[in-house]
Amino acid sequence: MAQEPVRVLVTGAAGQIGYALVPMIARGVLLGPNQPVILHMLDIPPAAESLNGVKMELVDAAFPLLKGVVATTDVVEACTGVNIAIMVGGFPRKEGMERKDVMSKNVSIYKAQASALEKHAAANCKVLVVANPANTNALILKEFAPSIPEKNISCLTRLDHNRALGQISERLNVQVSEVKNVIIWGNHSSTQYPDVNHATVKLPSGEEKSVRELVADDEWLNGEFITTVQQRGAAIIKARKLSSALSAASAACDHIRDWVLGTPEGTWVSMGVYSDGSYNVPAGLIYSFPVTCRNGEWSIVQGLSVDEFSRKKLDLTAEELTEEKALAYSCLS
Ligand SMILES: NC(=O)c1ccc[n+]([C@@H]2O[C@H](COP(=O)([O-])OP(=O)(O)OC[C@H]3O[C@@H](n4cnc5c(N)ncnc54)[C@H](O)[C@@H]3O)[C@@H](O)[C@H]2O)c1
Ligand SMILES: O=C(O)C[C@H](O)C(=O)O
Repeated sequence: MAQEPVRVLVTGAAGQIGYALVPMIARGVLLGPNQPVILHMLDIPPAAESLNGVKMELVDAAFPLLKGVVATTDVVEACTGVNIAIMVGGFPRKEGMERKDVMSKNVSIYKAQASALEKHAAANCKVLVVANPANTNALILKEFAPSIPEKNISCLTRLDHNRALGQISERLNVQVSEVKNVIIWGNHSSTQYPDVNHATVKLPSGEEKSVRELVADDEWLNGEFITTVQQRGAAIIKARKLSSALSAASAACDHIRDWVLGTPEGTWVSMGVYSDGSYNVPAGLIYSFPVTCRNGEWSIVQGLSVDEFSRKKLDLTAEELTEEKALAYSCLS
């Protein structure tokens, strides 16, 4: 029997991530090659003409899985009946800015869109916030949409996770698909902690070896590797004069696909999710943890060892998120 289409909202769909993301969704990268989709695309009135252009291109691309397109500047129409909401709409930072510099503009958008989602999305809608400051926007969305279960609200740190995999793969000259179980802890910002202490590489013999053992250079792993991943967003902005788009869109698809369809056996991924106090991270922050997903639900991987070096880094990024939360509320008052 033909599957019912899933309605997927992309906000900020006329922007550069949106332009990379909507064809991926329509091609089945998000939910698999057999799942039809209906795209809901939202942007603001000044971008209406450009949004309509994206809709025209989607029609012209004749994607077999795409069963309909709603392109609108009306937030209620955009949110109505959606099963998945990918929140990209907002203002990106420019060269020289920290992500929290875009705080005041973006958190007010997330407060307003929280109520539209709460009232009009399908029951059990899964929400992924991409727009920066991603963790804090997701927290504001959660707090102003109290009837959406907290387990349904997440933010994107999969891009950082993929960046960490990419750096290890380049350093060891191995396929990126053979590297797994890095962790991004904390904020999608320059305080995030990319942790390789539990990461492994599958060798051609089939044996799995630890990344630390294979790299055999703790100075690099505890120094340049971490700062390269932390600063990768800024490096892309410097090179492109625009923030990352194709890698962000691809990571958003990875995040939702694994959440809905499940993570492979023995593999975890990083997701920004509501902290329950695991690993002594303050409860009530949206914090990036290692998670596995099964039956459409994520759970935090428990029991991993955290050494003293890592502990300090987990705490530092939690402190920044606590400050961001206070700043966000001051912007909204
Ligand atoms: N979490 C991550 O890993 C990650 C990675 C890359 C970019 N980002 C963030 O994603 C966001 C989008 O980046 P981009 O490069 O696509 O930016 P962009 O400026 O190209 O596009 C943003 C779009 O959002 C629209 N918009 C603004 N206010 C809106 C509102 N209230 N409702 C709906 N749409 C609205 C704009 O008109 C624009 O079309 C930025 O905040 C950026 O910093 C996050
Ligand atoms: O760094 C940015 O501002 C954009 C994005 O968050 C990224 O990590 O590429």
